[in-house]
Amino acid sequence: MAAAAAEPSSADTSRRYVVGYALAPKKQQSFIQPSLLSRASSRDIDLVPVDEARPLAEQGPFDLIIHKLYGHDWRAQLQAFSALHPSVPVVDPPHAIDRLHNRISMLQVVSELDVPLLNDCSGDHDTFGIPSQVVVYDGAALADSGLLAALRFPLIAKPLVADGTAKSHKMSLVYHREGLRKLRPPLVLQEFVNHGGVIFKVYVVGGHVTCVKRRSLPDVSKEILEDTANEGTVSFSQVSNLPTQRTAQEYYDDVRLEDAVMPPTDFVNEIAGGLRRALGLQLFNFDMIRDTRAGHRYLVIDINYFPGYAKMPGYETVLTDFFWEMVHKDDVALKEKQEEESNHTIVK
Ligand SMILES: Nc1ncnc2c1ncn2[C@@H]1O[C@H](COP(=O)(O)OP(=O)(O)OP(=O)(O)O)[C@@H](O)[C@H]1O
Ligand SMILES: O=P(O)(O)O[C@H]1[C@H](OP(=O)(O)O)[C@@H](OP(=O)(O)O)[C@@H](O)[C@@H](O)[C@@H]1OP(=O)(O)O
Ligand SMILES: [Mg+2]
Ligand SMILES: [Mg+2]
Repeated sequence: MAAAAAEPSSADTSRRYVVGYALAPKKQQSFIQPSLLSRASSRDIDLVPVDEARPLAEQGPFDLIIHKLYGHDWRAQLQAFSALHPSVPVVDPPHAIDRLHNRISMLQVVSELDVPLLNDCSGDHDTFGIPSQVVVYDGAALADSGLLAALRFPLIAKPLVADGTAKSHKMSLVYHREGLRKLRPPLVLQEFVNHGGVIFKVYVVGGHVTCVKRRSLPDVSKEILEDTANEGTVSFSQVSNLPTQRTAQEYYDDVRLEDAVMPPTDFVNEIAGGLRRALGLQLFNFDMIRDTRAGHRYLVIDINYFPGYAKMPGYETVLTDFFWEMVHKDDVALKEKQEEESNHTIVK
């Protein structure tokens, strides 16, 4: 966890800083809580909404822009703003966010990560990767047995595009080949991996990393898979946003979220740091499952830009620390330079 940076002596303590936020109404409602506003305010930071109806470059002054809006117009607004105010950070750059809008490019980065192997307390290596998957662009490809030869049922079918629309969250579990017929490409067919019904969500905010557990899809048993009477597919949407409290049925199904063992912290931090560097993003989360067939094998299955941070414990402090560091970047750099210079003087 990154500690709050010490306030440099060169900072102007009477100055207030402005963070402009450009978020869809639903995101504003969940993220901009009074508790966040007051925490930020206590550190001289004001969070101010961007007026989408007016040119961004005419608004402000801002010390930092955070955003989760898409489209050509918004991109042009950001470009015009950065041309006018090159020293104001825009978190995050649209071209870096783009990579998360396609479920293939999103996970490609995981396969390319170079993270050192870490032993856990029992001396075993924890490893990570992504499930086997193929991209399907049209109906003809769904009938191509060669394309699917590399995959084992059950599969999970996900829309190729992950652009935040309700449609992009609609998924299907596919038990056998017949079930493929109902699917609508373009999509990604990914092997469904049994993981004990628990998913780990890792929230990244700059250098800060928090891992929480959430309810996930239950394991698929051999019996379900071999039951020829089943329809072949089951559709669902946004399971990981289910409440952490168990319903009566889940009690019955014996999914014990509270008993699930968390992945080792160092291991999670290594992956999070590697992804942050490789993606060039500061605000994202990723979903990770533990393969029940191989206890030390973790699979990253999803990466989301600017996720539901309000669900992260202590989000107000974490986000405020991040804003503080971003708006004081120049002060911190100046202080480090001054310290370095004075150290040189002493040595001389
Ligand atoms: N390969 C897989 N094996 C097992 N379960 C999976 C797999 N992929 C996804 N799931 C389950 O399906 C859920 C939805 O998948 P995914 O996270 O890719 O969708 P999403 O709509 O992008 O989710 P989010 O709301 O986090 O953005 C996961 O939270 C997990 O419970
Ligand atoms: O609010 P938004 O529309 O951004 O919804 C995001 C949602 O956060 P919320 O809880 O604030 O709804 C996230 O939840 P957690 O991963 O944190 O559980 C995750 O589901 C994202 O995929 C969603 O972003 P989208 O993919 O739809 O853009
Ligand atoms: Mg997910
Ligand atoms: Mg997602």
